[in-house]
Amino acid sequence: MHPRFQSAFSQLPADLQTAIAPVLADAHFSAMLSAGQVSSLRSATGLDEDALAFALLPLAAACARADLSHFNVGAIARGVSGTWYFGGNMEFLGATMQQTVHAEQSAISHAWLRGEKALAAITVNYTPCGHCRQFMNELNSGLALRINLPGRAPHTLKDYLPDAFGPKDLDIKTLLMDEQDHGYPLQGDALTQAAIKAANRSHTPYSKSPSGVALELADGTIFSGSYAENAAFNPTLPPLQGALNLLSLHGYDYPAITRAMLAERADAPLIQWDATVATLKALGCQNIDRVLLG
Ligand SMILES: O=c1ccn([C@H]2C[C@H](O)[C@@H](CO)O2)c(=O)[nH]1
Ligand SMILES: [Zn+2]
Repeated sequence: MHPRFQSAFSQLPADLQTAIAPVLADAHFSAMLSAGQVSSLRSATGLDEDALAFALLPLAAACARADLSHFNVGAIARGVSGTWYFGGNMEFLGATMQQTVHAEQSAISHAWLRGEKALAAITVNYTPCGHCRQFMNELNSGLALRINLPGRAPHTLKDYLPDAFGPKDLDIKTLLMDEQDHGYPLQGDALTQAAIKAANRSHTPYSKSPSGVALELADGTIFSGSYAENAAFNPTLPPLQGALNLLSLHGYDYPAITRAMLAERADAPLIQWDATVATLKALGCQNIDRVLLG
């Protein structure tokens, strides 16, 4: 088991500990649970889905990288496929606060990048901040997304975001997690291709500046992240954050990154290059390249 889970694991109910121990055994556990695993955990514990998600939250919060605040937020995004995706907040020392990933964004980006088509619910250990409520309002689940918080009755995003501003106000009909393909041809090595594939899936209706980042690790693993824009612009999740989030959720640390690749258009109105390089340098990665889409 990855050491970050040890303390949270030891506080789980005994039946849940026994049932989930084999899943956590791999130090690079993917931080997601298939529908089959969820159903086995339910039979082992007798918990319904909502109660099981609450019981698992300490494990999601253990995925947080809150090196500045030491305030660990955990979220579990529950996909319509039945797969559950953990998320934890990420803070990057040496970068800016704007680079932070909230736990809700972490879980949602995780689900999206793993191919989930829509979310049914999200369970979080703290009340979602305004930025996260706005981020969630970009999703194709709309205001119907169920939000479960400890000690509260289940609500929907509509309850937490009354009088909402969103994609519709800007005449945008393609939503976050809708299938998208910007169609840029693949080129180059595996890392470059992964970055282009990530860019092709990016949600970028506002700037029309697709981008993706792929990170190669010392053991050869590649994690890639797609850019996820937001109608209110600031809650946007940059492509590097998507990739770093997957890397961290899989139990890797930043020094494992050997090479980074950003894919974007040279003539795009918004450019990721400088922010991507700045954040990666703060994490100790100097080997950064860019492939131009087109
Ligand atoms: O809804 C919220 C509110 C805050 N945080 C994180 C962001 C930052 O890392 C830390 C302190 O705000 O908690 C979340 O992940 N989700
Ligand atoms: Zn938030």
